Amino acid sequence: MNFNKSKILFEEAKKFIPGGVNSPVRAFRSVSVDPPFIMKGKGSKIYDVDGNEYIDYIGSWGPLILGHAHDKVVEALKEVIDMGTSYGAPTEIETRLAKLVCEAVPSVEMIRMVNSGTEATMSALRLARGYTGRKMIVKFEGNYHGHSDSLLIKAGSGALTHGVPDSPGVPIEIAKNTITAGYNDIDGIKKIFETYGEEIAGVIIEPIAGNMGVVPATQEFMDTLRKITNEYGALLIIDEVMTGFRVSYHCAQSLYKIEPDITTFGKIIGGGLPVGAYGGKKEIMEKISPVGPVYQAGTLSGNPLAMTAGYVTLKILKDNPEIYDDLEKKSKKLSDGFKENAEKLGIKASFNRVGSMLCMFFTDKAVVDFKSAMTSDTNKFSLYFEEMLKQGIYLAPSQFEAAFVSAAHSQEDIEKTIQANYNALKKIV
Ligand SMILES: NCC(=O)CCC(=O)O
Repeated sequence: MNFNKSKILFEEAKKFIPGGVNSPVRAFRSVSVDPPFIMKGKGSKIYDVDGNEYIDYIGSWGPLILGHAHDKVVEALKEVIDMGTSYGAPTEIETRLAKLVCEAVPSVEMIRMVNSGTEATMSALRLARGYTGRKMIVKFEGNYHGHSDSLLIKAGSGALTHGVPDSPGVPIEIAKNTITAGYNDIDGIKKIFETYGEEIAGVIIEPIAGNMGVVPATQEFMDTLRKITNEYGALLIIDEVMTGFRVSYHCAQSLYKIEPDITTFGKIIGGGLPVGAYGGKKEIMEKISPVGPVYQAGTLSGNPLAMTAGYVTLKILKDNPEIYDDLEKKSKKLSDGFKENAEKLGIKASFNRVGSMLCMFFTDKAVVDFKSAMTSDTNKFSLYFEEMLKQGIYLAPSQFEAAFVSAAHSQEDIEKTIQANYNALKKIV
């Protein structure tokens, strides 16, 4: 496998773009190879400029549940693009997508479209603060909700991989309004509410954390959050940017049978185009401008391209519920295959998976929170990642991310990946 053309493009990119990438998670900083430059994707595969083919488990960091360049999504986009890309005025497709999301997720009666997950969570916090008239926000250690000031505190994903979970540039005056609690720590959250309960506007959580590897919240923890926020008049914000329409058509909240006050979305609801959204009960959502006083706006919000890609994607998922059964089967086979390989080779490893989100940690501890996620041997992960890449398996270059299986992955892809995993693990024992 050679990366000659990618290398030239990367050197050129670094002259004009910090680190040569437009998001830090794309830099292969914790590993010794440089990132391949991608030219195209189709189905489960992506192809780089040197002609290398990869079975892709990043899926653009989650949106591509149907795989790359799905025929129906591409066809619909071609149709709308001829009519213009954005008008900054209402269109019918915005309502059609909004209605589809509201019908799938009962806690969401109204929804506002924005352009990214970061924008969705940032706006959800403003709404929670505007609605309650309070300042404090609670987030959980190792959870990542995008890069707005209030949420870039003890954050996961690239912030963790690159060693800046508390980024310089976030003013202390803002950071002090964010309380960080332990994920799955019931006593911890109770103590926080005992001390600050009357000042807390909202609690935001990734119900199945996907930014410290994959770590699901326990049912008891989610039940506690719902109960305690109700008790103190704080809002519960479930961040489904990653889990929304990924772990179920009715999102992670349906698995926990919990109705949050606000839900944030992104990724899948944009079908591979830039999107975010936040929604909830009508009474709360009508606090947003122009109905209410909480301001939030956006030049390209609800643009016809993103709305169309999102609508077609959700409609396919809705009309073909067997997709989720198939994702479950393929993902289980993959995770079980990895587990079997590790056992055969005597590698200490721990596995977490919810539906088509999965993660292998290089530790023998059960990973249930940030602290246990940190016991994973990241040097081992880096070696593993490189060995997988060399065999044409494209994973996130960090231990603290999820792998995503898509509807486009074939049985053959899964089998090849299990074999590649065996070869890679064998090299690093
Ligand atoms: N876990 C990382 C993401 O979901 C976002 C990707 C990015 O930051 O570019």
